[in-house]
This record gives sequence, C-alpha cells and structure tokens, in this order.
Amino acid sequence: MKFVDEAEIRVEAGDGGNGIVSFRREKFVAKGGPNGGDGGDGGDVYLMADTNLNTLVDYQFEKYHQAERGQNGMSTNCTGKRGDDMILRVPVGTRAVDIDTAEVIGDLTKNGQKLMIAKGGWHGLGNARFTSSTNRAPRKKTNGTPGEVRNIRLELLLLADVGLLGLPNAGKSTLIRAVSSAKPKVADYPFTTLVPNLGVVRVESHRSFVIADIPGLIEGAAEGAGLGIQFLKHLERCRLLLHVVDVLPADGSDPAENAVTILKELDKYSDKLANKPRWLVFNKLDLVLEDELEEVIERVTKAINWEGPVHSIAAASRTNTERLAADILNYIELLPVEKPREQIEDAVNFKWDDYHQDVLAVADDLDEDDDFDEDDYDVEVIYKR
Ligand SMILES: Nc1nc2c(ncn2[C@@H]2O[C@H](COP(=O)(O)OP(=O)(O)OP(=O)(O)O)[C@@H](O)[C@H]2O)c(=O)[nH]1
Repeated sequence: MKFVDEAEIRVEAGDGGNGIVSFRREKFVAKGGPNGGDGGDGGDVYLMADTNLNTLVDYQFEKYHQAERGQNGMSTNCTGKRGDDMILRVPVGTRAVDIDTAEVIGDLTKNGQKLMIAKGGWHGLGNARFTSSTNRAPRKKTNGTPGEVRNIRLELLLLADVGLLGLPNAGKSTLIRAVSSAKPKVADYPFTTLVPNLGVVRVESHRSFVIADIPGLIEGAAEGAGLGIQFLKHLERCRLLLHVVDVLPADGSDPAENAVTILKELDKYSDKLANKPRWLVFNKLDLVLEDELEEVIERVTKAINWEGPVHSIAAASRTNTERLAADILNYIELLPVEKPREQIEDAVNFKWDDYHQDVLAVADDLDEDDDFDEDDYDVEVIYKR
C-alpha cells in the first residue's frame, strides 16, 4: 500500500444565483409592481475530518470538486434555493494549504470538525428589492457573485505526541518497536523506513502517548535530499522530539558530526521545529564500554552545545527504554495542554493499519478483561506480562 500524505485539488464554490426581473400582473394593468425574487447563495466547499479515513489517496484521483450554484430568483418574489455545499471527507490530521498564496487555511484535528475552504457566491437581488418611489416599475436586478475558486494542497500530518529524529540507521525503528508494538522494518541499511510509523505507547489504561518515526534525515534533507524533508512536517505537531544518536555508527562516522548534521537540518527546516522541546537519546549503548559512552556523550553535547535532557538506551535489547517511555509520559503530561485529550484518543482510534500502527498495552493493570476491544481498533494488542 502506497503511503499517500499529500494531494492537490481544485475546489469551486457555487456561484450565487441571479436576481430576476418580474412584474405582478394585475387586472387592467399590463405591468404591476415588481416581484422578481433574489437568487440563492452558492454552496460552500468544506473539508470534514473523519476518523474512518486514513489516506488522501482518493484525492489524488479526484482532483476537482464543485459545490452547487445558487438557483436564480423566481417570480412572485420567490427566492432561489441555496446551492448545496460540497463536503469533502479527509482523515483526522489533515491540513489545508492554499497553493497560490501558501496560506495555511486550517488543520483538522478532531473527528467531525469542518473547515470551509471555498466560500459560495452571494445571491443577486431581484427587482422586488428596487421598488422606486416614482411608481415606475424598476427593471433593475443584480447578478450573483462568483463562488470562490481555490487550488488546495491537502497534507496529512500524523497526530503524534513524540517524534523521533535521527540519521538513517540510528535505531529509531528499533526504539519505536521497543516501546510500542508497532512493527516497522528494521535492517542495518539506511532508509528502511519509507513511511512514517506510528506507535501508541500505553502506560496505563488512561495514560498513553503516540510516537512517530519518520525516515532518517540526511544532510541536505531540508533542501530535499534523501527522504527526510517530505516527512519533517509530520513532526510539527509533536510536543516532544527525541533526537536519536548512534553512539557507534557502523559506517565509521562521528556521532558528534552526525548530531550537528541533524540539528542543521532542523534549523533550516523551521524555527518552530527547531524550538520544540527535544531530548537527546544515545542509542546502542551495548556497543561501547561505560567510559566510552560517557566520552561520546560529552563530545556530542559539546558539539551541539547541549544542556537539555540526555538519555542512553539500547533499543535492541530494550535497555532503559521502559524508563524512557515513563519519563516521556510524565513530561508530556506536564506540558500545557495543546490538544485536548480526545484528540489523542482520535489518534489512537484512528485506523492507522497502513502505517503499521499497533497498540501496546504496557500496563500491568491492563489485562485481557479490560474493555479494550481489538476489533474496534483494527490493531494488534499485546498485553505485557
Ligand atoms: N547493537 C545495537 N544495534 C542496534 C540497536 N538499536 C538498533 N540497532 C541496529 O541498528 C540498525 C538500524 O536500526 P533501525 O531501527 O532500522 O534504524 P532507523 O534509525 O530506524 O533507520 P531508518 O529506518 O533507515 O531511518 C539495525 O541493524 C538495528 O538492529 C541497539 O540498541 N544496539
């Protein structure tokens, strides 16, 4: 299944219906008072978030969407019918961007949320509106205005609390496997991760977070090198970034230089991303001795001027990963609530099977008797012993 996270569409709201010129027919009078009705407003085009959808693939094929035109006015002062709105269903997490102005029109973050992306035209006025004092029947009327026409890019952003950043092979996929039950491909060659993986880390029945792994970044990613840039936007909504650093890269590269590369890409991409809360996570501690690890940590933190939190783990053997998950949860729960709880629930309920989402119940107090129905989620639930 191809991962589709972007589609470009053209939307046209309905034109407003025209007002008309019409006259009452009265006995012995050829033309009575004006009674031409107003037109109806044109229909609007909306996006509506729907948790049952998880890709934008349909919009890659159907690119043109039009709302109904308002009906023209009618005689006997009847107003034309308003045009029907066009409602386009999109996955929760979709952002709409006006391609021509680069304006972000809005984000759909909650099931059922609606966002207008093209406004219908105003109705024209019928001649009944223009009754004149001179007793002369006016022939005046106005036409409806055109509906808005826009070229829109739909971008599907993952709704994750925590995002993983790192060079290819740093061990991000292994980490997401270690803390959630998502099963991304793991291999010791770069770019195993071609699509973002999303894992739900459930620490207790009502305490969970969503973690996203994006393909490894390489130098020049912010300008389009490798696969990184197209996925960086997925991290925009994360509340915490984990920068995963391989302490002993198999290609012989220097962990400190590698860390600098990642931060440069982050800086180049956007201030917003660069200023997000970030933790440094040293991975593969099993490959080095304790004092070597300390030396690497010191060199890396110095190279990037780092004074923030530092964790060291071995994702493959799950060393320190459970503690990392617990620390993450405690931390993000303390952050100001940027998104309501149900939004996280939306992400959990969201059928991310195409993105390898699984749900892991890590809680000791969560067992088979819990009201956690796998069928509802279309995911695999693993209960921890
Ligand atoms: N020794 C050791 N190897 C690890 C550890 N974590 C991951 N690896 C290995 O490192 C290699 C890369 O791991 P991945 O998890 O695929 O790396 P990634 O960062 O997701 O890579 P991309 O998907 O290409 O971005 C694999 O061979 C893993 O088995 C660890 O803690 N210790």
